[in-house]
Amino acid sequence: MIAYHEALALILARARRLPERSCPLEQALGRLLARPVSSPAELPPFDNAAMDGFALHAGDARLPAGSEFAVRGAQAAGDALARADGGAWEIMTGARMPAGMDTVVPVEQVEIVEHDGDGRPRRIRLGVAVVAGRHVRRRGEDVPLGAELMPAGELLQAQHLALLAALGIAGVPVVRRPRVAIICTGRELVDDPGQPLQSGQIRNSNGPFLAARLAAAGAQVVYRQTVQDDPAAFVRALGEALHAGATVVLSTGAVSMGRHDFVPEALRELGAQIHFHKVRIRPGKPLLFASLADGALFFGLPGNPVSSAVGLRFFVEPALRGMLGLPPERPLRLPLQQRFEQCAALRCFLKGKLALAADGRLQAVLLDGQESFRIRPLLDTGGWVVLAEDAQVCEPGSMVEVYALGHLQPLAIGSGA
Ligand SMILES: Nc1nc2c(c(=O)[nH]1)N[C@H]1C(S)=C(S)[C@@H](COP(=O)(O)OP(=O)(O)OC[C@H]3O[C@@H](n4cnc5c(N)ncnc54)[C@H](O)[C@@H]3O)O[C@H]1N2
Ligand code: MOO
Repeated sequence: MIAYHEALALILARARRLPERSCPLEQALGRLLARPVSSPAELPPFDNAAMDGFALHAGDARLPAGSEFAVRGAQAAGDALARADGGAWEIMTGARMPAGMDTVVPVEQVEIVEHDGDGRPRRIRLGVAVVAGRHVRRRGEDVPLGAELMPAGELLQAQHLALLAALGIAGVPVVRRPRVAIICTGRELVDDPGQPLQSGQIRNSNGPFLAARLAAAGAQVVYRQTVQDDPAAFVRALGEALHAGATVVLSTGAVSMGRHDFVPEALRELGAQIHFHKVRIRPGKPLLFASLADGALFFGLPGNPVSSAVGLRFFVEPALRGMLGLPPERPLRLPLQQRFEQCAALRCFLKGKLALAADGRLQAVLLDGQESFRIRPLLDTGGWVVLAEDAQVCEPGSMVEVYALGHLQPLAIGSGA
């Protein structure tokens, strides 16, 4: 049986970075930048008012309280550049500063001493001393021209879309998403929630889980199928998966020791190269990794729900990272809250969460219900706690690795221990 780090090396050696493509901004949420993006423009694009009030020219001077100015014009957001010739201009937030003006005094700090016939201010008096340059948002102050905005590998989120939109960038170079197929095996499985269960049947939970996690991991699910314990149906589904464009195929179930665990044999008959089958981990030990004849990567995930979740998180996701051009993840290292004893020298991937200890320090907490058939504790799981093969007994306070639920997700901190 192979160790986790050896298995990972075999996977990473085959996870080649995918080419880039240009992606319109509306479709860029959740995609990864293929190249750095630098700014083609300045933000703000012109000097503008930060407050509703009056634009003035102060130069190097400080304008004393009580100074009076005639109001010579008005400027609203959207108005083109105006030229001011002394006096004061009524100005609205976001309006372009008139040429010749350098300061804005908010309307609350001004007394309007005279109105015109339409009720507009004609003359103002400063209620406070005004410092030159106040309440003006300068051109390029937020983003200078040519500034590097986002590095390669950046995950595009709402805030990135805001900045790209502000700069008028219509499309960005993103890494193509890995195309993934999911084939669930097992004659006990029922996909249709409306179909009553016959004796011995269960509902397929791995399929929806893997599909959801893959989307959050930056992959595109191009094919999903559930097959019985029937090698011919499995081989057919595999063919359809490749035809649908999958370059990564995941199966769940049928990789262990049972009489119906046909996946390894079916792969061999197809001429696949099996790189490993069984890893020194828990859960998920029967995991299999192969290259199919056409070069697609195949992960045979064990059927137990948590075993397939661990297989996805710690074997498939590292491969996706490689394909997306991302470096290997670096886990958080934190003290463990409770004692944990391992019964075998296996690397353990445990349902856990982050919590604050009484002294305010962060710690890793193991949840109850670690068995690989238990789905319910996944609702409380904030991250995966990983214990090394050689950590037979972990005393409270021993340092452990903690990984987020998904490789593109931040680690969430729970409210209490
Ligand atoms: N004699 C041995 N038996 C088992 C061993 C072993 O080493 N020797 N390993 C155990 C381990 S560890 C695991 S994990 C499982 C993996 O078995 P398979 O990958 O062959 O999976 P199945 O037998 O098909 O299913 C296991 C379990 O999971 C349920 N399942 C399967 N698919 C789904 C799905 N899509 N949604 C929900 N649940 C699913 C299935 O009904 C079984 O209960 O083998 C152990 N046995
Ligand atoms: O992968 Mo198995 O879960 O160790 O039961």
